[in-house]
This record gives sequence, C-alpha cells and structure tokens, in this order.
Amino acid sequence: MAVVPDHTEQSAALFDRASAVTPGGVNSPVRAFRAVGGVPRFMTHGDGSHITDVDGNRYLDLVCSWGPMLLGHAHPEVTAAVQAAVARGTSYGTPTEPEVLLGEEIVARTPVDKVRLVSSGTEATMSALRLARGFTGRAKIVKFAGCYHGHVDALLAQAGSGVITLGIPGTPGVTEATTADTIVLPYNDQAAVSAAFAEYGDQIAAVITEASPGNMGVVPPRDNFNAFLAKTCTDNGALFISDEVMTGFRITKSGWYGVDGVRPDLMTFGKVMGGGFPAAAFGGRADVMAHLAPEGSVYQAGTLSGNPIATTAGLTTLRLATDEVYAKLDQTALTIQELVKTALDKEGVPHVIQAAGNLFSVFFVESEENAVIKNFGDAGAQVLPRFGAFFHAMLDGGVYLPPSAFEAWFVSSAIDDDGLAEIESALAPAAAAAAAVQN
Ligand SMILES: Cc1ncc(COP(=O)(O)O)c(C=O)c1O
Ligand SMILES: NCC(=O)CCC(=O)O
Repeated sequence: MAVVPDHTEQSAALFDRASAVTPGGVNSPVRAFRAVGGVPRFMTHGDGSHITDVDGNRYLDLVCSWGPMLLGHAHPEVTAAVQAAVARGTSYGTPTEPEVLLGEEIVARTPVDKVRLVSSGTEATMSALRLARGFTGRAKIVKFAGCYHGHVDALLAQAGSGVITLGIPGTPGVTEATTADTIVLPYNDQAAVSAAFAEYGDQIAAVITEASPGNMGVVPPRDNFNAFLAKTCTDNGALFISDEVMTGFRITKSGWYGVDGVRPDLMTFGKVMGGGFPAAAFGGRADVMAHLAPEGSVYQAGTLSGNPIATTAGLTTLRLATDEVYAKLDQTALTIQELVKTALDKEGVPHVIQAAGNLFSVFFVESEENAVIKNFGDAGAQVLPRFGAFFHAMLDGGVYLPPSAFEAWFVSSAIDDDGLAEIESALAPAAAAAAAVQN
C-alpha cells in the first residue's frame, strides 16, 4: 500500500542541508524537482515495488533508480548474494570470478563477442568512442539530438535527459574543440545521415545512438532506422555503436537488440546489469575489442571496474530475469499505459503514449491529431505545465514518476495487482489536475 504523502518536512530539512554542501542539493541533476517544482523526496528504503521517504511516505515506484531495479527493491536473493559477497571482501584490484561470470552472461545474452566492464554508463560510451576512434583512425562521430549517452564531453551536444529537462543549450566547460568532431543530426532522419556521410564519410569513426531512445521521452526508431545506420556505417568503414545502457536487459533478455535484431559493431550497457550497484560495460566485435589495452593500444582502465559486489548484484539480477519476468514486465507496462490513457481520455487531456517494449512515456501534446513524436523537436513541443500538474498529483496520490516530461517510466516485476490499483486511483485526480492547466 502506498501511504498518501501528507508530510514533507524531513525531506525539506534534508534538502536545505544538502543544498548547503552540494550544488542544487542533489548528486545528479535529474533527481532535483527543478522542472516540476517542489521538494525532492529523500528515500530511506525500498521494498519490492515501493520506496519510502524520510517522512514515512510510501510510493509506488515508476523510476526504479532510473532503470536498474528491474526486480524491484531489496530483492531477497540479490540482497543475500550481495551480503555474502561483502562479507568476503569488497575490492582487490585483481581479477575475480564474478566478473568472469557476468561477462559470460552478457556475451550469452547479446551479440557482443567480448566485453569490458566499467562502473557507469558514461564510462561505457566514453570508452566505446575512444575505441572506435582508435580502431578506425578517424575523428568524427555522429550522434542524434535528444539522445543522452551520459555526461561525456563530446556527447553533451543537444543531449536529452537532464540537459533538456533543465533547458541547457550547451554545457559551459565543454570546449568547442571537444565537440568540433561531433556531428549532431535529427533522430529518425535517414536523409540527414546520408547527407552527413556524403560530406564527411571518410572521416566518421562511428555513429552512436540509443538503441531505442528514452531520454527525450520514448521515441522508438522508425522505418528500420537502426538497420539503415548499421548498413551506412558498414558501407563507409565507420562503426555502429548501439547504446543499450537504458534498454539493455530491460526490454528483453538482451535489450532492444532482442526486438530489432540489428547487430551493432559496439554496444554499451549499464543500469540493470549492475543490479543497483555501479556496473556498466561496453563490448562488440572481437577484432575491434582486440584493440583495447592490454591486448591492443587503446587505453582504458578503472580501479573499481568489475567490482566483486557490483558484479555479484548484476549477475544475480540477470539470472533472476527470466522469460517469465520479461513477460510480466511487458504486461505490467501495457496495463499502466491503458490506465493512463483511460484516465486522460476521460478528462479530455490530449496526449500520446509511446512505448519501446516495456519502456514508455506520456507526451502532453497540444492536439492528438496526427501526433507522433519522431525526434527531439517533436518532443519539445509539449504542454509542459500539464506534466508538472500531473506529476505532483500522482506524487500526492503515492506514485513516484520521473520528475521530467522527457524521461521514460520504468516498471519493475515487483508491481502486482494491488500496485496497479494504486496507480489507477492516483491517476483520476492526476488527469483532472492536468486538465485544469490551460494551454
Ligand atoms: C542511454 C544512456 N546512455 C548512457 C547513460 C549514462 O549512464 P550513467 O548515468 O550510468 O553514467 C544513460 C543514463 O544515464 C542512458 O540512459
Ligand atoms: N534517463 C536519464 C537517466 O537515466 C539519468 C540518470 C541520472 O543522470 O542520474
């Protein structure tokens, strides 16, 4: 049961203290409620589908730590495996067995031949780019507006996630030289990709894209966009990098790859594969990966890479993520989408729900006529105050959504029928609150 939030004093007090020692009071911008207003909730614990804050408010969680908590919070088997691993020692700076097992699990689930473990999605994409540049001997990379690949300097150009939520056009501190080799193109636009390759084809090291973007809201690839990118790269001697940090091991056993089957040269993973701990990875073709140190000369390293606790949590999570779990996640996501649509339709709130497997998001469009969100420009044309009103009413009803109109909603397999009923009862007043906002 969600406890309908009625006190936020403790969160407010902690936020004041946090703001005194940390910029904006948070350690990652998307956690602040900047786009929706109000006090970010400080959580103390989670159990299954719910999280509880310092004031004792309990929320049905549709953020799931921004993706990792596929099985819900404090899953008993993950907790037990982690506790046992911690008791043995937490880090050695030597190879360990859990990282081999996790590497084998990733290679078994995905099309990568070899994989290197790192600690964050940002490190994964940063390293994949360096490797692509080292392998091809070329400098330029293509990325798409609205895709977010972590806070890698060269990839912060027109990025999604917190960058769009906060309306930051370009990030001070990222030099022009750093982004001079970044070509930013509109997503889902094959003609733009062809034009870029016609002009710079022999200088492009890689095209990097979210496998199915979820950082401008959920905007799936259209008309075999990934297959087109893979072929264009192959035809031009560039590498196709598919960023599955968000989608990997969440949408299917492998990720979005399990949906469209397009084989990338390199892939990046994170979130679910760490089971709530800092673990991420990049991997791909054996001949490309062979260029990484110590086998090859492209340097890449990390004190805590393949950390035994993180790899144990990730491995245990992946082993528990069976076909049945994915079927349940899909069904739960579908049911929630239907509930949202029913509630918003009842109040006459124009909206579009877009999904990529069990990842989905709701766009509060001005009009539903021909409304399809294909790219960053479309995603930006939302009635944002409506999302703010909807978000806060859901929060007041005990449902924790991403505090941004540009993020995906994440389900966990711990959500049961009671949880769905909690979402349904929060939705009626939330839809009314959205309807009350004048365009
Ligand atoms: C698609 C994608 N790539 C990369 C990242 C960066 O991962 P991290 O936050 O672990 O650095 C994220 C999310 O943050 C993401 O959604
Ligand atoms: N979809 C956006 C993220 O997952 C980002 C999480 C963070 O930056 O804290």
